[in-house]
Amino acid sequence: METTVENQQDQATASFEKDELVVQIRGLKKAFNGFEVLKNINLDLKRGENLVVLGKSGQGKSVTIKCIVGLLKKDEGSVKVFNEEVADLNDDELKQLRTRIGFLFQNSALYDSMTVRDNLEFPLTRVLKLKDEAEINSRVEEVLEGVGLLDAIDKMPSDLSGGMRKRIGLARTLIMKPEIMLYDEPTTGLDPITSKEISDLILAMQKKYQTSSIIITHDMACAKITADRLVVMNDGEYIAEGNYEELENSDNELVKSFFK
Ligand SMILES: Nc1ncnc2c1ncn2[C@@H]1O[C@H](COP(=O)(O)OP(=O)(O)OP(=O)(O)O)[C@@H](O)[C@H]1O
Repeated sequence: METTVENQQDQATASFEKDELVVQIRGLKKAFNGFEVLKNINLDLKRGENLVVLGKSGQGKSVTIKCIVGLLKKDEGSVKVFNEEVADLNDDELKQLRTRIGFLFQNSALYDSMTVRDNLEFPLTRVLKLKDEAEINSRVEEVLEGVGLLDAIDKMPSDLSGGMRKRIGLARTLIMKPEIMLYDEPTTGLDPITSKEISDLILAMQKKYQTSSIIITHDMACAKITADRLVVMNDGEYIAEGNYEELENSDNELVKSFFK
């Protein structure tokens, strides 16, 4: 194929974006009541990648993602998101930043008294302040189609299974078209088949929206499906990094223990 100036530029942009860091954490420390939970966290999230964070309970995985969105303040170190130091942002800037980041927390609940459609419209009208009915409808339908639940549009959350509610929760986050997704144990409490459906969906959403994601999980099947790269957290630091096969073959006993 002939190489035009235009497609050379496209290629240059594509490779720049691929290596662009959307999150960069250096020397992050965080203590609670004198107990140091994060001792020295260094972490990069590249644009478009799925990064899985493994670690035993209570290691500070959730604390790390809360520092990324400014829900918790760091003690020391640097947490940059889209190249901006989160601690330096004022309230408005922080709000603006959070519209570019989606969270799927373990217990993200839907509003029980609202239909699926109303649950999905809520962030569009309340947060993005959209008014155009046609645009709102098309975004709701597009995202529901994406998670395979267009049929459930007029149902109440109580009429849905746990796995379906999780999908709707994911749809409600994705409808904001976040550039970064933070998944805190997305498959916890689900049976293996539903867990696999959610993991497949996380992967499909990465491809569809080119989202960059941090996925905290203990579920190795989820890690295997979703991860481009994994890091293992222990005692306030990351002790290993690699793709699934590399970590599966690690000599480190702790790293190996996740794969048993
Ligand atoms: N706001 C807070 N105030 C005091 N301590 C906290 C706070 N948030 C977290 N911690 C403590 O920090 C430690 C790490 O918590 P965190 O929730 O990040 O663990 P985790 O690695 O995500 O574990 P899990 O997999 O169990 O969710 C815990 O000991 C927790 O009690």
